[in-house]
Amino acid sequence: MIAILGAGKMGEALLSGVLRAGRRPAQLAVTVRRADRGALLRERYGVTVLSNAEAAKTADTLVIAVKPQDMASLLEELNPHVPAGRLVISMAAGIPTAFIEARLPDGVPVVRVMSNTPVHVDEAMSVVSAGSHADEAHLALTEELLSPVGKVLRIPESLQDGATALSGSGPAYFYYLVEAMVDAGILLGMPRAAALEMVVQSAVGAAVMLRDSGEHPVLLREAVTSPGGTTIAAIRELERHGVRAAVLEAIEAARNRGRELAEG
Ligand SMILES: NC(=O)C1=CN([C@@H]2O[C@H](COP(=O)(O)OP(=O)(O)OC[C@H]3O[C@@H](n4cnc5c(N)ncnc54)[C@H](OP(=O)(O)O)[C@@H]3O)[C@@H](O)[C@H]2O)C=CC1
Ligand SMILES: O=C(O)[C@@H]1CCC=N1
Repeated sequence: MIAILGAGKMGEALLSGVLRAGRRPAQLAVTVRRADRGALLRERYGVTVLSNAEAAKTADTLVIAVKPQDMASLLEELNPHVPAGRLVISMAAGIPTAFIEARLPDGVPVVRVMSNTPVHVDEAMSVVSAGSHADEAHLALTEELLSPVGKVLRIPESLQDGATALSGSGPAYFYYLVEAMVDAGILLGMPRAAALEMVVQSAVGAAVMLRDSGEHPVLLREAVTSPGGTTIAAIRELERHGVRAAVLEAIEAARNRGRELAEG
């Protein structure tokens, strides 16, 4: 049995994804902090709602999906109940595997994961790293769990905070750009709904080309950018306003914030 501890936004998204992938509700359990949340998940998915202690005792795999700030108290609650042989998978930003290992019984294998919200549509980017007691089999089990909801990549744990900044938070940056482009449409006098449709379809088309054409993004952009044309006029403004430098600094700031999260 797989238990998702702290089934909030990411936990529920993963739960629904693994059910879509064919696991039966009887193979899954969740833990929650509020009874009404548990009732909703039981009704929506037919899964069992357990206490954290019950989940630690009975599930083979514990997927921890609480906020980083709630990690220490959850691990303290779990510690007396985690028998040898349990696999612990953490989805929390910024929490090193060593932080978890230090708070659980000796030798418990821990795999750290950073996924993102496109789990909802089976298009997640998940990156995984083994802690000091996790081996190939534990990584393979984690990949088996995550691959139905998107791509999975193994990375060294030293790159996890960077991956959190890049792909964990990544969808937010694209949504932000979409918002800004829709505002531009409003500025140009478009109805909001029409502007949104134009921008979203452009984003979807660009994303599919990025994924499926095999072309580098620079070549794809150059193909849109006609000599003396409209696109280069926009690109000049983006460069003048330092958008590329802002992106570099923004993602570095997200990486740095990730490094602070284990401090509470
Ligand atoms: N949102 C995102 O895009 C991404 C988030 N993450 C990571 O995923 C994790 C979860 O984030 P997200 O889903 O957004 O957060 P949510 O707040 O939506 O989910 C966390 C859930 O855990 C519950 N919870 C907290 N403590 C306990 C406990 N002791 N026992 C049982 N349940 C508990 C919370 O209950 P309550 O509702 O009462 O607060 C909440 O429902 C975070 O660590 C985050 O860093 C990773 C990648 C992307
Ligand atoms: O903002 C956050 O902290 C989380 C981690 C990655 C995406 N959302």
